[in-house]
Amino acid sequence: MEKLADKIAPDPVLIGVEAGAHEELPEGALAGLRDAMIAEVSADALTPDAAALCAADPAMTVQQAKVRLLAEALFNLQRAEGPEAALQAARPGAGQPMALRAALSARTVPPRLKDDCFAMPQGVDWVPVDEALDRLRAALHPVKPARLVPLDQASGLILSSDAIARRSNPPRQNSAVDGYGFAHAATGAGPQRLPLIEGRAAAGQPFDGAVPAGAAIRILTGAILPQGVDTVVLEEDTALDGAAVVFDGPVKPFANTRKAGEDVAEGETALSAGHRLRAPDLALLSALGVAEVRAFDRLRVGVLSTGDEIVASPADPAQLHQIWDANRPMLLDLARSWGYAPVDLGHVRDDPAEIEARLTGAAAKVDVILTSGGASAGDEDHVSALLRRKGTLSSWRIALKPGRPLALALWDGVPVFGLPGNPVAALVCALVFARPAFSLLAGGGWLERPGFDVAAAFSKSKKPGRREFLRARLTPEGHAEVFRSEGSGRISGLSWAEGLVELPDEAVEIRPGDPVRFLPYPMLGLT
Ligand SMILES: Nc1nc2c(c(=O)[nH]1)N[C@H]1C(S)=C(S)[C@@H](COP(=O)(O)OP(=O)(O)OC[C@H]3O[C@@H](n4cnc5c(N)ncnc54)[C@H](O)[C@@H]3O)O[C@H]1N2
Ligand code: MOO
Repeated sequence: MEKLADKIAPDPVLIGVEAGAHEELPEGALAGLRDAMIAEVSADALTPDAAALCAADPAMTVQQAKVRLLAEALFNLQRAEGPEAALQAARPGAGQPMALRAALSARTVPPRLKDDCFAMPQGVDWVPVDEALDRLRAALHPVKPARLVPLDQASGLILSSDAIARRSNPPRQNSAVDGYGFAHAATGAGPQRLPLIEGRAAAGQPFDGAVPAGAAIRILTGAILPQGVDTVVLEEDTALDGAAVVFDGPVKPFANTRKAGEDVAEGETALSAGHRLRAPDLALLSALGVAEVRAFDRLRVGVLSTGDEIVASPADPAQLHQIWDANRPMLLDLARSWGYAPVDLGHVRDDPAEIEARLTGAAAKVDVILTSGGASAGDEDHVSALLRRKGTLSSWRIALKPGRPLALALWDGVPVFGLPGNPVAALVCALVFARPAFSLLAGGGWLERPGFDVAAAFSKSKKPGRREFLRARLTPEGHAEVFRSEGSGRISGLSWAEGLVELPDEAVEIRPGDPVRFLPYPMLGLT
């Protein structure tokens, strides 16, 4: 095996950067790369990423950046599909452009999570919420491969590289209004009378000629300013007098015009890696000529309910000792509203063999598993027992109400979040722990818990030693009222609420009017 650095040398940028990761590329895989790059193979597809690399390292040329990106793509292809695929992609010949393109869109395979990533040090009993979150954050990293995605398929995906403007917006100085354009220098204070020249400038129909100083031209919104025009007067502020336009001066220089690149300049980072694409982002990237983005594949979230008492669907009959599954539809919808792909893993009875088989099947098709029920240590708490036997479980006893037990484990390398069975506890744990953790796994980075202070519309004496979340909503005055019961099986309160009130770990005495932290559901991604 030859080193990539030698193959593409003399290219100092590559030495060291790729030395570690790319040494294992098969002999010959990189042979035609440099020529291919000189022929600008895949040049367009690479431009945004290459520009991002160059922005981060001013010493790097665009060409070097493109070579480096292709080398990475080949390496990823090799990891995903083997050395022959990498060799094939790099082999000079008629098929090379397509093959290199395929290599670029091939999966970049992230490293696996460590088996002991959720381990809690010996002797730790109650873990404060903030510490539990710090531990989760340290244990996890993005698990999804990234690839090039056409913009029209990218809604909701998370960028894995910065999206760079291919062109400025607006590309040229243009008019912000319908009116008349002229050179500012030829105008002054008081009544102005400028002869109109033949023709007009419209968006999509630029005026090719020049406008002489002291003359004006009809111009429409979005039209590029013709040569000789730097200022536009609004149509409503003018009158026509035969073949001249009349208005009151002075008009400010550059009035009613938009500077080239005043919105975004070519080469600027329009959106940073880690950003999740929403409707306005699609508008922005389209406006900047970005037809493809590099984005992580969507995180697949499996949701499994456990318990002998659970009946999977409310359409099925349930006896009095049975309950309909409330957590699974809630958690599946939560995964969807967070922008992930929900995968319904159904319901499984309290039978270790069945749970084991279901988890094993699930681990092959999802990136993370949410279970509910059986998370504590009772006789029938099979999820914890099973995960413990597999050797990768950490039962975290969190100083939190509701939601004390949280079981974290890896099953065949896939993280399992074992939520408590009580629906209120399941939702609170999902919002507090799964939301930031999933975002990290998906490539969106860790998410802080957003919220703001409002006046309390309730009284409460809170004990020390644990964080508490209350189901809450705002009164018409904007004060936080809380649900009448704190019982963690009272599902109606979740539905009544429009968010949560978060109370600190310490003891607090709350009186009406005191500030409390309110976390609206939509800010937690629950829509
Ligand atoms: N001796 C102790 N008992 C309990 C403790 C404890 O620390 N010591 N903790 C309590 C708390 S707090 C919670 S929360 C629950 C958590 O228990 P599990 O996660 O083991 O959950 P289960 O016992 O299976 O279920 C609890 C409760 O939730 C209902 N449930 C379960 N799944 C669903 C579902 N999919 N939809 C609707 N409801 C569901 C289940 O029927 C139970 O009523 O443990 C306490 N006990
Ligand atoms: O997690 Mo339990 O439901 O705290 O009450």
